[in-house]
Amino acid sequence: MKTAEKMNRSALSRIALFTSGGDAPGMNAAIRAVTRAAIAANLEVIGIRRGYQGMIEGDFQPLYASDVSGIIHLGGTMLRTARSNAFRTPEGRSRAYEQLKNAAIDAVVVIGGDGSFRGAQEMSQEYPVSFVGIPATIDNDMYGTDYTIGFETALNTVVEAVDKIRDTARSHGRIFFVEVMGREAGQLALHSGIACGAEVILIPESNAEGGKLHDFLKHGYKNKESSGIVIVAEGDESGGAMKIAERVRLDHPELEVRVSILGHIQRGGNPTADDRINATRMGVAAIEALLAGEKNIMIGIARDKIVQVPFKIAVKLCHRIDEQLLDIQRLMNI
Ligand SMILES: Nc1ncnc2c1ncn2[C@@H]1O[C@H](COP(=O)(O)OP(=O)(O)O)[C@@H](O)[C@H]1O
Ligand SMILES: O=P(O)(O)OC[C@H]1O[C@](O)(COP(=O)(O)O)[C@@H](O)[C@@H]1O
Ligand SMILES: [Mg+2]
Repeated sequence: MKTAEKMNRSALSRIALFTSGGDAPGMNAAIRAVTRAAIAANLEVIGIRRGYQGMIEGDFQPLYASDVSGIIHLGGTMLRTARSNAFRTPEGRSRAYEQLKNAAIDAVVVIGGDGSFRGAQEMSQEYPVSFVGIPATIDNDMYGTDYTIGFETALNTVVEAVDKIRDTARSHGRIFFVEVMGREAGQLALHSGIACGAEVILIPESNAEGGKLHDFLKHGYKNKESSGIVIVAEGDESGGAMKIAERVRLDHPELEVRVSILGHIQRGGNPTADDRINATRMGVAAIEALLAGEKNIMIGIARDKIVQVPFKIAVKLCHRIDEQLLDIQRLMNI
């Protein structure tokens, strides 16, 4: 059965959608896809502004097909986003449910990361609300999907920045500690490190790499005509690029060490083509899932196919680091 036919056979009449947690490039493409797929299925669409905080406060706006024109290429999120402490409390979730009920909302699409899905799962255990999630976070830390919206764009941003840092590092014969985002996840660090030919990559998922840094400083960095790039995930147990650099300066006063913390530039910018395409695929799949009566699942992409993963699995297990990539990284730095 074609998507449009499937879409006309549902009991749903009004859905809501919102973005939550850290913004990620491609969230707008997902908003557009969810809105238009829902309207194609004769559903009314309500946009909730500022994530769970807006749900609690009833900050709702109707969305029509024209409202999502001209946004597919924009970073950030037109619905804005938030981290809401109030939603973590039973009182907050109770107020949020009252708002959904008063607005006659049958089902909700949540576009966000692991925390956002934990919140949805929590609420769906307390109240009769059907949630379907679309994974959007530059951290790429969700289990069950190879891919989260925003990761690829952020990766390219990091690669572009580190390539520039390499130019100056090589010119001066310096070692740079470059900190990339990822509170608990080293995906961005690992992938960008490989793409930039980093000498060492420090990530929270593997503490074996600390020894590699030691070896590199002792033996690998031979003379001032070479340079060194050490990518540090902000969540690495060694305490971030600044702290590591301080220790290295004490142990190796002969080396010229600099630090660069890339920060929030990693979250902005126009989404790449793949981020836009995957956001669109997942947005349509989210509406199809709701129309089919699914709830409390995340839409994902695994081996380039759309998959559905129960929230409880997606948030409980983390996206494991590909050990082969770590091996490849070590091999490239013999
Ligand atoms: N265990 C939880 N219970 C209820 N709400 C939660 C829970 N975890 C996260 N949330 C809600 O989801 C929001 C987004 O989560 P956060 O971890 O900040 O971002 P992300 O979804 O990108 O991982 C939080 O600000 C909070 O409102
Ligand atoms: O912008 P904030 O609130 O300081 O958060 C920074 C964090 O958000 C992220 O960019 C994205 O994380 P989430 O997707 O879980 O929100 C992390 O990499 C980073 O640690
Ligand atoms: Mg998260």
